[in-house]
Amino acid sequence: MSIEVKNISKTFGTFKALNDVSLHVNSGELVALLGPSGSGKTTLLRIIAGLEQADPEQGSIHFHDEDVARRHVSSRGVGFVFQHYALFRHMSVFENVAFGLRVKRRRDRPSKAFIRDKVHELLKLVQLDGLAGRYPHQLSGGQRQRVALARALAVEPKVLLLDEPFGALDAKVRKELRAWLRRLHDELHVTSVFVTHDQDEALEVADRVVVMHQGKIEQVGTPDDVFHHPATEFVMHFLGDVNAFHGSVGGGTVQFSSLELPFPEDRRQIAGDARVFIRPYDVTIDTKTNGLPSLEAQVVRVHSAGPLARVELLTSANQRLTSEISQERFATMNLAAGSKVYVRPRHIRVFADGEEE
Ligand SMILES: Nc1ncnc2c1ncn2[C@@H]1O[C@H](COP(=O)(O)OP(=O)(O)OP(=O)(O)O)[C@@H](O)[C@H]1O
Repeated sequence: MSIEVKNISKTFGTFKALNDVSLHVNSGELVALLGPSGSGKTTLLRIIAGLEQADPEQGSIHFHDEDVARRHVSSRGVGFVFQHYALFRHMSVFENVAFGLRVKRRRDRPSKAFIRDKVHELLKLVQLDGLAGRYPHQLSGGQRQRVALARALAVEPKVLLLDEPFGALDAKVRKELRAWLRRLHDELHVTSVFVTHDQDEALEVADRVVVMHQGKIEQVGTPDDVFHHPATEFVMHFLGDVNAFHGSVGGGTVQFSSLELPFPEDRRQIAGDARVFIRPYDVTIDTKTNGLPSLEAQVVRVHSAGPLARVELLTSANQRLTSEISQERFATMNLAAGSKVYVRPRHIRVFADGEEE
């Protein structure tokens, strides 16, 4: 079931929470809505669900070919999982998962035997088959979210909507559950949209990522696209740490700090004032100058407890800069606070100053 959102806006009082948003989700796709707090992710999800109405007289929402804008939430065939999805406390895991099937109208309601088999099949899928008789308070947070997911899937939704489903869990459990959600999606292929403000979660789990900012979509693309080819400064900043410089472009070069690097004119035709961005892992460090254009800098601080060593630097022009280098390289360099080094960007990204592409 594909989802087509066209030109949707949503105003609360005078505040525009969504501003002319359009999005296509392919059938069977897992899409992440990613953005900072207040960017409109939840509002968009709730409008897709039918829990919230978009501003009238403009825009449309289609599931496959059907206009669902006026359809009630209960008949949109949507399953939900929320961050604090309250399971029914007085019901066992089995009863929670069976709930959606048991409350169907009599003529649609499956037989008891069917429900029993279905619930056990789902509990197996979410790896909780042994816990059918437990009550929510006897489960861990991660187990509860898996029950919530099994419960959402029980009624075979055409579309699954998840709002920060793992938001309340600790980092390690989140990581396990996101890998698990991806595997589950690969098995079921239910068209799914999930909201997160955690870029790692979006990049790891989703087929495509929708980056939102101030009620608008900044970029839609595969995790690779949005990470390696950010369309705007905002996306560049949001998807990881970045070193930012003011600079200028002209005559086939870009200048920033005391560096001048080749910058072939491209289709974006940036000229004049520019902003230059370098990811920390694209900043190389040498202890001697080797003839290549580089900036002189001093090490301010080193954090080496991680997969990469992180080196905080201050250039001779008093600019702060962060570099991330492999532990192997770090081990050969003997760096400490105060060391004098030469830094060189391996890859830069340039945006025209003040305007986003
Ligand atoms: N019912 C409402 N009444 C008034 N303002 C609202 C309402 N719901 C949301 N908003 C506002 O709309 C904006 C977008 O909210 P939304 O919940 O969609 O953001 P979000 O990206 O999901 O943020 P978060 O990650 O914090 O949940 C926010 O500024 C919020 O304050």
